[in-house]
Amino acid sequence: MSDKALRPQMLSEFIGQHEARANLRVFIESAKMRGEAMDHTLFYGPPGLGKTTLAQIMARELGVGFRMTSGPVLAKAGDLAAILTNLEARDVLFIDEIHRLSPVVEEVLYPALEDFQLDLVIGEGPAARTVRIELQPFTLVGATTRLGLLTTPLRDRFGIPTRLEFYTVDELYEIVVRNARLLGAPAEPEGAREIATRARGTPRIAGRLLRRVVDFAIVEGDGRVTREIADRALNRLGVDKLGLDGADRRYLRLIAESYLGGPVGVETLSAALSEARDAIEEVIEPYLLQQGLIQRTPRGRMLTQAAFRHLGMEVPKGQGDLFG
Ligand SMILES: Nc1ncnc2c1ncn2[C@@H]1O[C@H](COP(=O)(O)OP(=O)(O)OP(=O)(O)O)[C@@H](O)[C@H]1O
Repeated sequence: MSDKALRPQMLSEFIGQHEARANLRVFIESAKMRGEAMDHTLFYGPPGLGKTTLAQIMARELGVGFRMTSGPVLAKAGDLAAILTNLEARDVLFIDEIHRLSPVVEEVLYPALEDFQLDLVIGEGPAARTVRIELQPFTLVGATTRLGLLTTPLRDRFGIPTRLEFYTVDELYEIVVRNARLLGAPAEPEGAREIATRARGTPRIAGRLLRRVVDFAIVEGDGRVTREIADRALNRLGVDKLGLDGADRRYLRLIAESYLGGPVGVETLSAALSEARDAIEEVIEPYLLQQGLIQRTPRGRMLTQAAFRHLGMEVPKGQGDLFG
């Protein structure tokens, strides 16, 4: 069964993100009662928290069409114009990685968002002229892992900016139980809880870990997802008790061993780990920050005492004073 089949279809099936969900419910209802396109909405937060899923749910709840594209795919103004002119009234257009839109495409987007108009330049040189095309009113749903990389004018055009948070273990537990049921995999509560605890606060990771644990349960157990099978499978996959994987631990160990706990700049870490800076900032660091394992300071990243303890290392002398 694909991930698509596991996606919740309606707001009521979506687990967690209570605040975002409660607000969206109001804005969706209001748009429906007014018979207008819902205001443009921006979802931001780490990958795998359900931005795409929520955008699809919005379209379904509004009873309108859903079109999906992404910032890097829209290379030319014409690419965006082709999509916008094909939208029907009140449709949802989802643009993933919206921080990666090119400046020319962004320019075309502004009047489309504000007045549902397109100003296109046709031809070149002295013969060039601008034509104005009226669009159907639509809802743009943007998604980004990097709010800070959005230009201010673009950011300001979203009436509903919504931050998605990491999920609690209880919420992830519910998601694992739901997915196990949909996959037809018998999961014991203790087995599901083990996966939820080690899913890095992220439903997408919970889903992936569940599938791998089911593989182990089938081949090495009696098919049931028990706590023992889950623990053994997750250890074999290199996922530790906090849910950190190999890349997370390499990051922490580098700061601990080579920089005595920091501070160290992200560029230095990127070079030493051979990881793109974006991947470090978007994927690795948010969860470590949320877990209180690192701190971001003006001089760079620093490990906390909890991180040293988690690595089973002594806190270097002097560090204790810093962290209290
Ligand atoms: N809040 C949720 N409640 C129930 N199931 C969820 C929830 N979020 C995600 N899922 C499940 O997790 C799977 C993976 O989610 P997925 O990674 O596709 O989210 P996403 O919307 O693509 O994330 P993003 O766009 O933020 O990167 C979904 O197919 C679904 O099974």
